[in-house]
Amino acid sequence: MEMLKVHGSNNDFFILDQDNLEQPLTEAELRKLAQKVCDRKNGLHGGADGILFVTKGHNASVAGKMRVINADGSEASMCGNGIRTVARYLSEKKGIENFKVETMYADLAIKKVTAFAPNVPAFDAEISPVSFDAKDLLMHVGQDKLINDFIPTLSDKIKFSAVAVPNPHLIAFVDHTTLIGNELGRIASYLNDGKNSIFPDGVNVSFVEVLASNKIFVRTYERGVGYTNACGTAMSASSLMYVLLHTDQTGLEQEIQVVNPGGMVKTKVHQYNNGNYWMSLIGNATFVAHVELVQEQALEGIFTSAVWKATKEQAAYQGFVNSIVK
Ligand SMILES: N[C@@H](CCC[C@H](N)C(=O)O)C(=O)O
Repeated sequence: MEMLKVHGSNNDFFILDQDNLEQPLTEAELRKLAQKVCDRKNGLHGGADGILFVTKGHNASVAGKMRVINADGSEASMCGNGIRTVARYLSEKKGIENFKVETMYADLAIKKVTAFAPNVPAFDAEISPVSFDAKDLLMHVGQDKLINDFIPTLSDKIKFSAVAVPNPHLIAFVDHTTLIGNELGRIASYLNDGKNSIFPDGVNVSFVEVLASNKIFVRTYERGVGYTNACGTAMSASSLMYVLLHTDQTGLEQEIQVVNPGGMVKTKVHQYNNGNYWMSLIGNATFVAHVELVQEQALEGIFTSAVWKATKEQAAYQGFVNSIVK
């Protein structure tokens, strides 16, 4: 079995093209493989935040389909950093630069764009559909929407906004001390304990600091993962809330620089005539290594015979990160 180790803003994944397997993995195997491979301690080469499974799409209008299985085996409806790496994989496999990728709820538009730096290829991915409805977020806060408001059981100091893009996100604009402190971990681990009544299915939680006009820093604790270097859908959701809540600094169609612990992406917030929003997420799609492994062993968490062939792209990416001022 062959996999690719990839990342977007150092949010790292393995890509497995199911169409290359003699037999596609069963649902139970997909989830077990993600848990084994992604384990940060005992997984494959330091693990990952998830596996991106690629298959044929539902028809010829899409280049392929992406399914996102988090490190804990749960499934996410979307992955913003992941879709750029899947886009690059499909772009190179099929020799195309403008196409669509099927995801759980939508076929999303992809464009290859100018590289961020030599050997740091970049892609622009559509992030949608967007919803603020509590029912789409599987959120129970006693109201239909939550926009810059308190959830008293979580904190009497931090205001949250909830938005599905379409995976669920809870966003709070905070000061620098709060951004780097322990509140994010405390609140997010509680909301992802599988027992709480506010988000029984969990939620991705992000703290956002405004650095300058059209420049924000986003730190995210992900559902099914924990702290991550970056979360593409969280950065898109944060950009949307930035546009809606900080009208003095930014607006629709403006390029926003989103810095994260793993690097930087650019976003733009758009609005359709019907009022619905969507975002462009532009960032790197880095291939770190090609991996060959024995399927039966991988499913048991045995990686001793895995063959890891690193590309030179990580050094190029690191050089790019060092060159940007945080
Ligand atoms: N890192 C991803 C989001 C992955 C899914 C998330 N953990 C969830 O369960 O919703 C991204 O870049 O968007």
